[in-house]
Amino acid sequence: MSNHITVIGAGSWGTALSIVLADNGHEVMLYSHNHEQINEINNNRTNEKYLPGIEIPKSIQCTGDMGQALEGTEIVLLVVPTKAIREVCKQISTNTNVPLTIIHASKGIEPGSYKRISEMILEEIPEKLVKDVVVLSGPSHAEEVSLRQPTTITSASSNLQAAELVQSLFMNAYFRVYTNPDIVGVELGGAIKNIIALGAGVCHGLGYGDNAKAALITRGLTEITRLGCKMGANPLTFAGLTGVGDLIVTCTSVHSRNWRAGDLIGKGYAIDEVEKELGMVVEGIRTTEAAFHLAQSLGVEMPITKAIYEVLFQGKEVNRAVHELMDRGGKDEISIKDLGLS
Ligand SMILES: NC(=O)C1=CN([C@@H]2O[C@H](COP(=O)(O)OP(=O)(O)OC[C@H]3O[C@@H](n4cnc5c(N)ncnc54)[C@H](OP(=O)(O)O)[C@@H]3O)[C@@H](O)[C@H]2O)C=CC1
Ligand SMILES: O=C(CO)COP(=O)(O)O
Repeated sequence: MSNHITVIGAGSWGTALSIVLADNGHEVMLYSHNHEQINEINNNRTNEKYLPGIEIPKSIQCTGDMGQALEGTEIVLLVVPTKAIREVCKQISTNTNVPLTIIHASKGIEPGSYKRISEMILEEIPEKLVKDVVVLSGPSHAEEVSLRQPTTITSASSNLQAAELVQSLFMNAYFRVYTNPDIVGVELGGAIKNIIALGAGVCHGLGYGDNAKAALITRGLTEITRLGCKMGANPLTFAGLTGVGDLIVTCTSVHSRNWRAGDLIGKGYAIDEVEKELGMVVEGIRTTEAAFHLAQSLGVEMPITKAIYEVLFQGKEVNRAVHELMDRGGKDEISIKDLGLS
């Protein structure tokens, strides 16, 4: 069945997910706040800044008018950086009176409030306008999805029917979607792997090899699991696509903006130069700030996150941060307390 779906955010990921929906026969209305980009998508069928060389299918239309974007739609996909989520939710609230299935594909935690994205959505959009909230997350670089390369991802919602609806909207021969009821675990895994990817990039920038990368991925997974379990997530979620899967794809790929940002930091770039240099959102920076304080407030030990926080926000020299991480006292590798079991 063909649906009318509104996608908010015309960056790399919003455009790539629009292409998946268009390939599945849906009509996509893409919202962008950039007038040049709207013309480029509608007239040239390209989005050169965010997805160079990719042809945008004709069934994707782009608009800068939120009222027009939401006309006749009951399904909205949010794909803007975490810091823009509240603003676009406010715009949605004033431009529709129809209850919506709201899917989000963004990965972050808000500094200050420590809120996950689904929590921000529910705070900003009145209850009567929210039918369901579904998270779409997993190991999925926009660059590869837009080339129709095999990708697996998770659709998470507390309402299984809503997760299955989203699964059916996106599933096709190159895009395989699994459902998961654990919205907390899926959102945390997707957000915090960006911190670990920054660390993997830093190690590469410093000239370290695969041993350091493997250490970060596995010990990063341990601290994500520790935090997640404290927050009520299912530990098995972190062994899945949105845990270890997204860690692998982000910590080992030059497509990752977080990895590339870390690489530049390891090579000596100043933090504020890095996002400018990449020209796209590096979610891990703000999420490091949020996760560091969240972990402290919950009494959860997250040594890698702490080290990256000290480098990003307290000016600690990267070599010293690595030395301090390696020089901690010895401990057991596996602790059942990490899984919320005592
Ligand atoms: N890229 C990827 O492969 C993946 C990304 N994600 C996640 O998706 C989210 C978006 O990432 P991505 O698309 O890559 O980021 P990009 O930096 O590629 O693009 C972000 C887009 O959001 C737009 N935007 C920013 N603020 C607003 C606003 N207030 N209203 C409307 N549009 C806005 C930007 O517009 P402009 O630049 O014109 O201001 C830009 O088009 C992030 O949370 C990311 O972690 C998840 C999985 C894969
Ligand atoms: O989340 C991603 C892949 O799953 C993309 O990561 P980056 O934001 O680091 O590019």
